[in-house]
Amino acid sequence: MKQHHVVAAIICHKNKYLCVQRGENKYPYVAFKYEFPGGKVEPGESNTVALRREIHEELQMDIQVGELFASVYYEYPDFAITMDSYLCTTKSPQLCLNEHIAYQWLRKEDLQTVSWAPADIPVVEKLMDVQRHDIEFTY
Ligand SMILES: Nc1nc2c([nH]c(=O)n2[C@H]2C[C@H](O)[C@@H](COP(=O)(O)OP(=O)(O)OP(=O)(O)O)O2)c(=O)[nH]1
Repeated sequence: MKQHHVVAAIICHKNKYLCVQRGENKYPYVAFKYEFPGGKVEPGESNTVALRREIHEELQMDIQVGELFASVYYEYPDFAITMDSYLCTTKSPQLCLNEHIAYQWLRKEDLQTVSWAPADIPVVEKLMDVQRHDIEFTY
């Protein structure tokens, strides 16, 4: 099965997370699903360089790439991905949708109001879990 190495940016701005929606796709299981922006790492590229390049191409946005948050391996019917997701920030939330059909800035507790690509579900659950721990530690 074809394997892809994908990087994804979990971009946080003012306590909201950028979620972007894919359009029509030859693979129905990812069509119109929400995902974290990013894409395939090219040969010889580091994860950070690939992520900044993809976010420029897709959103015309500058990001600061922070720590690795989660690595997920997921087998779709036609290919498999290893997806490394990074916690990122941006100084400006302005963006231009070059490849996606919609976007939403969502609070952690609202992340499950959209339909995610299957590979992203464990990442979203982990993000929401971090929120619960934050609350436990704060109060
Ligand atoms: N960027 C991104 N891709 C994801 C996520 N979740 C997920 O399953 N994927 C899948 C969808 C794609 O098949 C693959 C990423 O490839 P890509 O964004 O370069 O897009 P693509 O295959 O549609 O496009 P192409 O470059 O082959 O033309 O990983 C996610 O959160 N972000």
